[in-house]
Amino acid sequence: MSIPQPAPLVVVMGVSGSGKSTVGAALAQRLGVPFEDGDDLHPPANIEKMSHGIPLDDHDRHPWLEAIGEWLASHDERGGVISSSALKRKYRDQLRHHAHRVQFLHLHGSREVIAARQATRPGHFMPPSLLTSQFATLEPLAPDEHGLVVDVAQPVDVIVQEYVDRAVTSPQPPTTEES
Ligand SMILES: Nc1ncnc2c1ncn2[C@@H]1O[C@H](COP(=O)(O)OP(=O)(O)OP(=O)(O)O)[C@@H](O)[C@H]1O
Ligand SMILES: O=C(O)[C@H](O)[C@@H](O)[C@H](O)[C@H](O)CO
Repeated sequence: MSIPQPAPLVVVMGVSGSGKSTVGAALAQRLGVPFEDGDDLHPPANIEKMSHGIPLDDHDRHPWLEAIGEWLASHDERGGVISSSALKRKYRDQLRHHAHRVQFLHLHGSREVIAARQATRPGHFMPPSLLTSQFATLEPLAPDEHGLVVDVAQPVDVIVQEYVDRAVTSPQPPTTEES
């Protein structure tokens, strides 16, 4: 008899425009757990700053990551999916501090693919000009981090299925099928 696994607790991470909100919502629906868009937890000053084309710094992101960490902690038992760029290792460490079993789903894509997607959603507060700093800040999952990497250049339902096929709910190092 298999041991019951807790409901998944997932942070969908990646640069702006990688599909975190879209994939996160679809993944949560597939897993039957709540979804939260991490962008809704930013302090207003952060949205204001990004809207003016100024990248956030560590100081700006700290309270936002605390809010995301608190959401994760409050969903530790029943599971959930939340979107958060979580670009640096130390940001992910901050989130793990709140919920050590959290797993990361890194939506990985080329600058070309992601810039093209950003261009299709005019009106979003995040200007495409910030994509360069997003990629410059991004630190991929390290071998000891619990999570996996998927290629965003495929349909949303394929990305969700790939998570379902490859994810394990107990801590494992990240895996990738990238060449
Ligand atoms: N796999 C996909 N295939 C095609 N289009 C996609 C895919 N994933 C997301 N998109 C589209 O790309 C755009 C960016 O996606 P989304 O807003 O979910 O990204 P995001 O990472 O949440 O962005 P941000 O963090 O800047 O809010 C949207 O217009 C969305 O519909
Ligand atoms: O860490 C950051 O720089 C921010 O969280 C951004 O990534 C945005 O929140 C988001 O992606 C909206 O476009």
